[in-house]
Amino acid sequence: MVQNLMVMRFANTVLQPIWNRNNIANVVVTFKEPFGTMGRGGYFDEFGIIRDIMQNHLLQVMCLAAMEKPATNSSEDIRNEKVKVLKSIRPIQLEDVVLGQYAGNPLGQGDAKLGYLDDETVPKGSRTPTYALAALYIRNERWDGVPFILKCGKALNERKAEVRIQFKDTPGNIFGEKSARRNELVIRLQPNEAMYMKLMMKQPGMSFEPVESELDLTYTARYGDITLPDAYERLILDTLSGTQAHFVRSDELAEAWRIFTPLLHRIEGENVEPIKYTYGTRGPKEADEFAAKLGFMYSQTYKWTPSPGPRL
Ligand SMILES: NC(=O)C1=CN([C@@H]2O[C@H](COP(=O)(O)OP(=O)(O)OC[C@H]3O[C@@H](n4cnc5c(N)ncnc54)[C@H](OP(=O)(O)O)[C@@H]3O)[C@@H](O)[C@H]2O)C=CC1
Ligand SMILES: O=C1O[C@H](COP(=O)(O)O)[C@@H](O)[C@H](O)[C@H]1O
Repeated sequence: MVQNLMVMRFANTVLQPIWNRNNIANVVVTFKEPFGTMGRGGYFDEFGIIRDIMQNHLLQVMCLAAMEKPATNSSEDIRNEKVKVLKSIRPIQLEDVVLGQYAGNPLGQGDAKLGYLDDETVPKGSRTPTYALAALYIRNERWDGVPFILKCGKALNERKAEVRIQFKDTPGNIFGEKSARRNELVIRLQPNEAMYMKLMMKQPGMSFEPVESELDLTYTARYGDITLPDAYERLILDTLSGTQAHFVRSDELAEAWRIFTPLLHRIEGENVEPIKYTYGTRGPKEADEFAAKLGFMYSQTYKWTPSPGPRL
């Protein structure tokens, strides 16, 4: 599905003209896990969520969403474009980040009762973040001013990895406040791979009311009898066949660390205290507040109903 980001962007004409700062308000790349460190905290504590997920997994996905069309689809050309994106990002400031650490939920079941600090392998009083949201800006002609919001965390409410592209408000809205909902293109990497475009549509029937709806490509519905390889299966196959597109090149790695290292040094040097969030929630409310300040809009009104299939 990650590879599909490239095919979708560069093998179609419809997206290319709108894939820029004129039309896109923000891009959110999310990775959420519904479990904590599960006894692996001693290892995790040396790194924290930024090194574990954000600096590598999320940054890679962000590059694929943001890069220019490569000259060819060879590994080298793709990696050249990813490096160009990274070179256009300044090091992240502490002010551009919200950090969290999960606490146990006394009403939860099993592991959910345990906070990060209850993991016996975690040093007492550790301030290692298990949740982070960061805003990155790509200073190039296509993206200048568009926040790329990377967020990831452990012990959250669900398992999910997705890219969410939120488009700007419709100018000159003639349908009233209820129609003032942002179009979004969501590429869900896991679980249940899907791609859906949230659009305003006329309420079916006699009403002329706009309602939130979607163009939906759910992989299992569209390609039901196909086995979708697990991400690691793909990587192992790439290793065996010597395909390097999904592996980080050394200059890419150096750029990624250039962006994150000053932030990591500040967090650790100043012993920054992460905000507590309860196991099984969406993370600190401060993260939502910060995303809202960056221009991310959450309508609370979108309801999805899986298609019951055609009635013939
Ligand atoms: N083909 C399919 O399978 C489809 C499935 N659906 C499903 O429908 C459901 C709703 O769709 P979805 O696109 O997620 O739409 P929503 O309107 O629920 O928007 C979700 C987005 O808003 C954020 N958010 C959630 N709660 C808050 C809050 N209280 N404050 C601020 N931000 C918030 C989420 O962040 P965060 O990610 O951090 O929680 C996420 O970025 C999902 O479960 C989705 O999987 C929808 C369309 C197609
Ligand atoms: O690299 C890592 O990834 C896993 C999540 O990978 P997934 O493919 O199982 O979703 C994460 O749990 C781990 O902390 C991190 O080191």
